[in-house]
Amino acid sequence: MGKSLAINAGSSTLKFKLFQMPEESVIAEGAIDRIGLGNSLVEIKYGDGEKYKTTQDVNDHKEAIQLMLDQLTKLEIITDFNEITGIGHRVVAGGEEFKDSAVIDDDVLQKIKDLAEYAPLHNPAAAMGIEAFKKILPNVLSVAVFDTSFHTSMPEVNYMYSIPYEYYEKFGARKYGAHGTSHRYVANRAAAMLGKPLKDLKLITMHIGAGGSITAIKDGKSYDTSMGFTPLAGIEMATRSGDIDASLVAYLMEKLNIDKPSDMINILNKKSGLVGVSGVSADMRELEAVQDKNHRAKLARDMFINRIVRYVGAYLAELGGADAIVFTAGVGENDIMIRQEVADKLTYFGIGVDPEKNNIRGVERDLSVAGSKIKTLLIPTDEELMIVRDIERLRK
Ligand SMILES: Nc1ncnc2c1ncn2[C@@H]1O[C@H](COP(=O)(O)OP(=O)(O)O)[C@@H](O)[C@H]1O
Ligand SMILES: CC(=O)OP(=O)(O)O
Ligand SMILES: [Mg+2]
Repeated sequence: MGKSLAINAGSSTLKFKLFQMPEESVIAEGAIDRIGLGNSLVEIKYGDGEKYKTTQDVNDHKEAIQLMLDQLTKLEIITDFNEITGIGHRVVAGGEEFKDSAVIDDDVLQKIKDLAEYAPLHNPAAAMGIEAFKKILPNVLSVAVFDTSFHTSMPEVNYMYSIPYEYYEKFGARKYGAHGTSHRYVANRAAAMLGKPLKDLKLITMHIGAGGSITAIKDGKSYDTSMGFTPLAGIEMATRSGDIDASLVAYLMEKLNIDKPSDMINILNKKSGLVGVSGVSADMRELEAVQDKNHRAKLARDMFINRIVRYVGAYLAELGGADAIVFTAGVGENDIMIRQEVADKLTYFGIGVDPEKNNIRGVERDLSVAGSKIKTLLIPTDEELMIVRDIERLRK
């Protein structure tokens, strides 16, 4: 059936995976990390365990896309772009309209651009990727897979903000959530690991990477989630503030003489979170390396853990218990200590992580201590696999 390419434009990353279909085997995968942050890391794995790795400045997603296209041909991963028979793009914001993935035509592309304010760090980058591939492969099936689709099942009691109702009707002011493709993937894997149908399960999935969100899943569907109108809300993130009092935004704009709301939002999106509190780094690994001698690094990390615990506690109350909690994404898959510390703070609920089982990175595993009332699962996410599956589903 040919090769399918999944493109995942994160806030500061561009990831891709090239699959041989229908086998779903990975031919090559790569990531450009730290886009716009200086010293960007470019890493591509291909062939028989071969690896291309370099550090260079990549200033924006446009440069990242060009670099990726150049390397795909230079490394002879792709000799002719016509080998590709499907392209899937991760798009964060799909608003209320995109309840499912969609084949991209001019109208869909325009809507993705129009939703830029719903995901300012993400949708413009996704639109760039879509346009770049449209130029190279105008006739190949191209599909958008929206982070928000999985969350369109949320009941209004959870997605409404308590502001004048007409702002929802006029401007779409409501919670949309994000990372839905990841929450959907790990929820399905959790059901397989627990040996039960997903529709019978209550889960709390913790996607904690550079961006992070926690989702409450009821009857197998998204019931509530920590991100909001945009991916700025919820837990503390690498560079994003997460939840804060809206009055503080207006107060700080006055104190800092900021006139443009978008400049203030930029501070909350890019200069806050782990990097803002610590003054050291947005990367959890770098905070952990210095936390013993740097109070603010430790504080940033402690706040990160605290916000996660708070959301899990809230969602356990909303759901009336859960079958399992799930760790995924960069921090969730790799940070052994954070998993342990989060679980240790949740023992009241019958959650417990076995330190020996937990001493692992990036594999599917039940981490629970024997007899835990609520299981704790480690499940590496695979948004790209979901994307190429959706290409095939929509081809029919
Ligand atoms: N070994 C590790 N220990 C702790 N944190 C890690 C480790 N590896 C990666 N991370 C964290 O994961 C983050 C990236 O997560 P990821 O989910 O890949 O990002 P994105 O949100 O851009 O998709 C990094 O910023 C870093 O903080
Ligand atoms: C929505 C979001 O925050 O995505 P990412 O974590 O990839 O930046
Ligand atoms: Mg991500």
